[in-house]
Amino acid sequence: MYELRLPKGRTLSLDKPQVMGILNVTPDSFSDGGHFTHLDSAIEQANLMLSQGATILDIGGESTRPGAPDVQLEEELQRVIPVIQAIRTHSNCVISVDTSKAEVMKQAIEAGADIINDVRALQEPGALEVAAQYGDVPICLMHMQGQPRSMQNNPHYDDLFSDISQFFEARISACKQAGIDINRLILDPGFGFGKSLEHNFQILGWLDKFHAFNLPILTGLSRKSMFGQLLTRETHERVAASLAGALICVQKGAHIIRVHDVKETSDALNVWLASVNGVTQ
Ligand SMILES: Nc1nc2[nH]c(SCCc3ccc(S(N)(=O)=O)cc3)nc2c(=O)[nH]1
Repeated sequence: MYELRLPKGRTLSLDKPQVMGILNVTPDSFSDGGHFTHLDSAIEQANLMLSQGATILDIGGESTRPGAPDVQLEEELQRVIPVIQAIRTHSNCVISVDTSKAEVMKQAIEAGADIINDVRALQEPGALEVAAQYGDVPICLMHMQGQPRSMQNNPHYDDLFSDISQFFEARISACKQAGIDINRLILDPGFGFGKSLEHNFQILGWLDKFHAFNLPILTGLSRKSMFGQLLTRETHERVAASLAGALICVQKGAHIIRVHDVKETSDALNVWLASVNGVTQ
């Protein structure tokens, strides 16, 4: 039902759920222990995820996990731009840049990134203006309450679903005013970004309600604390829970699933697809 228009005349159909592989190039990547800080291991990981079924690679240079400090512009650029350039020389795959900084967005797109994935939903200075300059770059607007440093200190909502919906309305309207075509937008409720355990599971249960916006939905719950708290599991022990979460998301109509465990998630989604579309011989 949705097809994302991308730079260089490419498109990405969202008729079936797409797996977005996480390529963290932050030293303390919350879940892969920062193994991919140097270039060739990042490229190796990228190629592995593509071979395992990822159709989008999400590259982020700022750790936005709870308590994470701000990253300086130069540092973020040095982490992200070389990786995008290197991957782009090897592959025509879809690359999203996970950043909130306008200058990183600009240089990432110039280096070959296709999608802006902004956990701050274009609220940082200059972000709307930069995004408006690249009409064929989709934009993921994610909901976050507060900032990573303090967002998990007792998150509270008067009405969770309406608070998130109102946030989406406001950001969509800001994008329209900046001259950004609404058809470029993707919405993401932001699991773990200013949400308690209860909030996260309420959002998961209500995920299909976000279809009211008639925009693609992206979710990123892979290995997050909602599973650790529910099941008392360390980060690397949360794969089964993450697969369950991914399946619930696609059952509820999510279009893009942002994950660490690409192979396992691709297999799980293919099982789901077979149950919906039958087994194509
Ligand atoms: N669109 C989109 N982009 C994302 N980028 C990230 S980085 C993960 C940061 C983090 C790690 C761990 C926890 S926790 N305390 O819940 O385990 C929260 C946030 N995530 C997302 C997401 O979801 N969507």
